[in-house]
Amino acid sequence: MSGIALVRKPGPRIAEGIVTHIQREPVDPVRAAAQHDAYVAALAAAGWRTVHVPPADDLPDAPFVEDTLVVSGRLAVLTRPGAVERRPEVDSVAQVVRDLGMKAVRIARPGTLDGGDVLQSGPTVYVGRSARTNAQGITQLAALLPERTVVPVDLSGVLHLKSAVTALPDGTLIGDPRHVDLPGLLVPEEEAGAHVVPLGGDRVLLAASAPRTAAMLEKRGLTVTTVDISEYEKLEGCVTCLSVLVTD
Ligand SMILES: CN(C)C(=N)NCCC[C@H](N)C(=O)O
Repeated sequence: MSGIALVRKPGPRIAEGIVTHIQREPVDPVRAAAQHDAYVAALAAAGWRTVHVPPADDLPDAPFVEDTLVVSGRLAVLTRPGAVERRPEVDSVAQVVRDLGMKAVRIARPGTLDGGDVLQSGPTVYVGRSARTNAQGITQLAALLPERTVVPVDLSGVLHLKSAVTALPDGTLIGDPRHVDLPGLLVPEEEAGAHVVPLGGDRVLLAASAPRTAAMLEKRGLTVTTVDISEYEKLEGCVTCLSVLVTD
């Protein structure tokens, strides 16, 4: 597996990003920029061609590009983020996916959908029913993906479905049963260990804040790359949020 990784650099207002479930802490924009560079370098080292969505310096949460786009094959579903202030992030992403030759469709009002609520694993697409993603958003996504099985999932105490659970390359779901009730969950050693980006083959990307989960996954035969994303974690972000992977 390889392909394109869409990313967007953080802007000078990153510290003003939305915080919902955790205490606000100061975010250092310079450190955030350096961490973003290292994150992009890790994707590139794993063989992904990184494509930068134009910066959106007035939109603090814009580097969390995952929330604006759901990709299934060559179909790009442009979301309608549940947070009104994040909706202006979508147009610039739309332009990039069109330039890449993808078919772009949009979630329409009154639907809301955040990409962070969409977890794809094989034929199944789990979608979190969150404060950001509503029933109409889920219904619209299911209609756009008739060949997939869309499974709505209830959440508690977290921002997005992928704040609580992601999938390992073999399809095993890794997540926190306190936030999400799914059968057969592999429980990570740290909360941030629930966030895994599959890089292709047996390689995964994990936050540096989950060292014991990294060791656990290495024991299962995975090759783990870790990146420090502390400034994004202060804004309820995780490793998945900072990119959208488009496979060839
Ligand atoms: C899986 N996750 C968590 C995401 N895809 N997005 C995180 C967005 C964080 C941002 N401050 C916000 O509140 O929108």
